[in-house]
Amino acid sequence: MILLDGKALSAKIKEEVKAEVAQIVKEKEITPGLAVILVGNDAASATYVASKAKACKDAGIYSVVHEMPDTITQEELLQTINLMNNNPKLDGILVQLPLPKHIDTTTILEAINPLKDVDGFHPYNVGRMVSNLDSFLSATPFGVMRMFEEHNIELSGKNVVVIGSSDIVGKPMASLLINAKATVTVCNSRTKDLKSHTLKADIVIIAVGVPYLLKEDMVKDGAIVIDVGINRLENGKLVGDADFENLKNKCSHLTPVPGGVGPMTIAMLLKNTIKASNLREKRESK
Ligand SMILES: Nc1nc(=O)c2c([nH]1)NC[C@@H]1CN(c3ccc(C(=O)N[C@@H](CCC(=O)O)C(=O)O)cc3)C=[N+]21
Repeated sequence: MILLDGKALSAKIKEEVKAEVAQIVKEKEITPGLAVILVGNDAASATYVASKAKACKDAGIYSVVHEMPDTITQEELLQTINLMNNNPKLDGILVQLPLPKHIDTTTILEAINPLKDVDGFHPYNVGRMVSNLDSFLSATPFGVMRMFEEHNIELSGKNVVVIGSSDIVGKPMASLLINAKATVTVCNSRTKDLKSHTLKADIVIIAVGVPYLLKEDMVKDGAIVIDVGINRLENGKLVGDADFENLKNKCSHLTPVPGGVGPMTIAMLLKNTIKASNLREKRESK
């Protein structure tokens, strides 16, 4: 079994990003900038945001973390986004999800300038991605595609089963795979006989948030399994949606958790921030 080591690959990408940032600073005399908005005090969200800020710092990207209490109104959040939209030094804007219940996520995501939408969650970018046009790709599916590329995993003509149909992982993942000419099946919690689908898959990508859901009897010999799940067990252990120990002798390639898709998400966010900074001139001349 080949371990798809996201930690190592993300470290390589971060080095690439660092060199690209240095080049931009030198040639364009600008510093790529990222704003992260964190609403409320969810511990997991705070950890992810801190990792993103550190990754920016290491790469030479200017970053600001804007923390807001969960008592803010939707209007206040919209005003903050608007200020960031109008700040030329901020190339990327990311609103950490999930947001408190009294705030409408769609309204917030639609308020971000699509040219600063480094998460790729704005409908403008989602639509362009579906149509295979140049766009910001959401970091997690983008990171998975980068892993395939790194390991020369061919997608064209392959049967790929995506388990989970969320807007942030399953749906964009399926779109990117369709664009790569894979034969894609998307399963969800209502799927009848999940195993009948996964047994036919050359590649299974799972993102549902159920610890150890995918087991060896559900995949064919030599299957490639990508585990997007991150679940914190009661004992504090971090585990995926795939049962790694159970699957490892049956798969040709497998991602670990932690150290798999998670770190790739952060690396691709940095890539998207560079992309956004390369749009600065075009963006600000409008
Ligand atoms: N607007 C928005 N954009 C996001 O990209 C976004 C978000 N909201 N909300 C939450 C999810 C989750 N997410 C992760 C990022 C890094 C790791 C990561 O680096 N994980 C490490 C372990 C981290 C740990 O130890 O807790 C690993 O898997 O090895 C995981 C998950 C980004 N998200």
